[in-house]
Amino acid sequence: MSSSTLPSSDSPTIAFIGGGNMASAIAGGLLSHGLTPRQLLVVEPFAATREALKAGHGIDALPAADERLAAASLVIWAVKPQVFAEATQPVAPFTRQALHLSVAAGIPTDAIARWLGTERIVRAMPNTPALVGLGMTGLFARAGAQADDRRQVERVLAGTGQTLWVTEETQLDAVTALSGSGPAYVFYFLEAMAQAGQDMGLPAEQALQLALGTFVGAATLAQRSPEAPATLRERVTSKGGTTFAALESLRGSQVAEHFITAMKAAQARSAELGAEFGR
Ligand SMILES: NC(=O)C1=CN([C@@H]2O[C@H](COP(=O)(O)OP(=O)(O)OC[C@H]3O[C@@H](n4cnc5c(N)ncnc54)[C@H](OP(=O)(O)O)[C@@H]3O)[C@@H](O)[C@H]2O)C=CC1
Ligand SMILES: O=C(O)[C@@H]1CCC=N1
Repeated sequence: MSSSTLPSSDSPTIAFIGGGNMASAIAGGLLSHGLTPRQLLVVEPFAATREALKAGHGIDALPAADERLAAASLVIWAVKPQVFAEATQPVAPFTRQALHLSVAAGIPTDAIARWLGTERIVRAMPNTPALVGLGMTGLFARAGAQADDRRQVERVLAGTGQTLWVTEETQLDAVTALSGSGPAYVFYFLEAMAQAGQDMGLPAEQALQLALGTFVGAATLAQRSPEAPATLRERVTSKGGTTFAALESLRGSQVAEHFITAMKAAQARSAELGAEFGR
């Protein structure tokens, strides 16, 4: 593949190892940005997932690695951290010339370099809004990945949303806890708001619509406003009013402190996954 453009030939140039949620989200972004299904190849042992990739994206998936992988100039690792090491064995012989991009939580590039016998490695921590082109991906490049490699990763991920480079690999544990797992916290909060709406007498559908509209509106306001979230929050909070009552209750329950503790648990788990499965 040329280093300045996305692949234009019709042969597979990007291979995914693991064809689940994250591979599907990234592949969806690539296809909506001009790649054809024939330019993508997926290795995926689970037949139902292969069929879903064919039905959803028109992508052919292989049940196991074979020589067709040698046509890939970029290999995207989208397997669970627990199976990463064993998944590298059949793939490595075909992909030594490729750039490797791992989205696996925790697994350090030292381990990936050892397993694959290459230094051209970039680690990414994407999130599922990549499915709708609104993902947030943290990136870290190993020293063996050149400027061209970094640009190639940026171009490939452009269809999935925003990217951001970190300078220390350990910072990816924080990125994982914040934006990688982050959509789950948002959905959790959304569920709680919709449930409260129902408890207070609204129909389920209306409660969800109100909660969802509020999330999208508040996030868009925070993104477009030059003011900090704390200032925007104060604007909603009339003295002695309803928001004040709710925020006092949240403070009394130390919700912010509990939330920060929860995110640090995610960060610790990311580091732990690296230590456990990156040996
Ligand atoms: N989901 C998310 O929000 C995010 C996930 N990630 C990371 O992405 C990675 C994938 O997560 P996700 O997509 O959610 O997981 P999924 O379980 O949806 O996808 C992983 C896929 O890999 C397949 N697989 C298992 N073993 C192999 C193998 N040896 N070779 C090829 N494929 C194999 C699995 O098949 P089978 O089901 O049969 O085991 C499964 O279909 C993880 O490392 C995770 O940390 C990163 C950011 C966000
Ligand atoms: O839960 C996980 O381990 C993965 C990593 C970030 C989001 N999902």
